[in-house]
Amino acid sequence: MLPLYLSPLGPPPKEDGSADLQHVLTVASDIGKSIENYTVIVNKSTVPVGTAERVTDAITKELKKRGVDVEFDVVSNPEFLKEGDAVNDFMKPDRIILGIESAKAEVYMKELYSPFNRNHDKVHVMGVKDAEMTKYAANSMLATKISFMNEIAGICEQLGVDVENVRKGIGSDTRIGYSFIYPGCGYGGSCFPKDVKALIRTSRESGFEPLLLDAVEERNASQKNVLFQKITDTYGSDLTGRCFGIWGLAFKPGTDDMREATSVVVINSLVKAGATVKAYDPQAMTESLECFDKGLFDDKNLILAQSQYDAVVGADALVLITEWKQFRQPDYKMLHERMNGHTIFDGRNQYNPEFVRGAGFEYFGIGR
Ligand SMILES: NC(=O)c1ccc[n+]([C@@H]2O[C@H](COP(=O)([O-])OP(=O)(O)OC[C@H]3O[C@@H](n4cnc5c(N)ncnc54)[C@H](O)[C@@H]3O)[C@@H](O)[C@H]2O)c1
Ligand SMILES: O=c1ccn([C@@H]2O[C@H](COP(=O)(O)OP(=O)(O)O[C@H]3O[C@H](CO)[C@@H](O)[C@H](O)[C@H]3O)[C@@H](O)[C@H]2O)c(=O)[nH]1
Repeated sequence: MLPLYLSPLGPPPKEDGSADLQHVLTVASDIGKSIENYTVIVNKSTVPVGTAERVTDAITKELKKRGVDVEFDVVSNPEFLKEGDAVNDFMKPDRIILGIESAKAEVYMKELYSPFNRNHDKVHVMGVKDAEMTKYAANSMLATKISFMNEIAGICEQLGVDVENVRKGIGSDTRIGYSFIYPGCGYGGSCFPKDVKALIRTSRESGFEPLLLDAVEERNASQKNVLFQKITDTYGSDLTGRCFGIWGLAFKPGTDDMREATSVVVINSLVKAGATVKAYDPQAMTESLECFDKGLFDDKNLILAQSQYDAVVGADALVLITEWKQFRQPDYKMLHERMNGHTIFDGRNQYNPEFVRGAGFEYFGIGR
């Protein structure tokens, strides 16, 4: 048996954006209290640069208290899986990052990953701090691509350009690529928002001003308001008596996770402006009960619909927030019959504007 201890804890973000390492350090202390023989402590969490050193200190402290001298190594092995595709990402990783300072630990880690590393060598061995930083840099790079495209979308909209054509046009350049350049109503989830904020914090603490990362974060916060902005531009700021059907609550398709989901921002803004909201999501209905003030449900300002078509009954407009496959090709005739007004706000550019307009709807996308 390999002498490994894998830690996939979720250090929650503190109010200032930094990662709260309390749980990670508690677990480190627990390990220090219990290990008897050589152990490799593998950190799979996304944690700030320098955490492995703090984990080492916490374990050493406990070993000293016990008066024992047990050999151990701390390895940084960040996880790159995506929600909704986790098993596939884990079984077929693009790369395996190993932040290791000891040859002994490297042998064990390579053995651990050997079943996932047969086709070609995907292992990159580097310093522990380098590995910790690699995870933040990867997520921040992806978030930057999205915020960049959302910024381009905003400019396109002003100029009467269709950002979807621009997306395909630039994606075909292999240096840019097609992935993570879909404009939309903002990125959410448990990783990008938290990790960009944490890297901003780390950077500032280190004395380096993170100008670009600040902008990535600011663009995303603003992007989550774009749909509400388009709605109030259409109906005015007082939405009393208006009803909106929302398709999609999860932060992305394929999960019921609503952490940092754009739906929460949009729905709270709509209700605050006086509107009633009917929402439907294929997986996140139960989760959504925890994500809004109970009063919204009690006062029937927010109603959870039985189906995607129930959500639009009597609605002034349909607002698409999460691009689940089942929302891709709606029955426009049924929508037309059930809705009160005939407008679609497409937060993920899922629909062909000409087709939607041809079906008798007013269409608003992102950057087109
Ligand atoms: N969610 C993802 O897709 C994903 C992908 C890659 C990396 N990560 C990183 O992995 C880490 C975990 O993320 P998550 O989304 O799974 O978080 P999560 O909050 O869903 O899960 C964290 C788990 O840790 C447990 N835990 C907390 N304190 C503990 C303690 N003291 N002892 C034992 N268990 C404890 C919690 O009960 C929970 O089950 C984070 O650092 C995150 O950035 C997440
Ligand atoms: O072109 C794009 C791609 C994604 N998104 C949004 O970006 C967010 C994140 O999407 P995704 O990356 O698919 O989800 P996560 O499960 O959060 O995965 C990210 O975060 C994980 C946790 O760190 C990493 O392990 C993964 O590699 C990284 O992709 C979602 O709100 C998407 O809607 C866009 O707006 N446009």
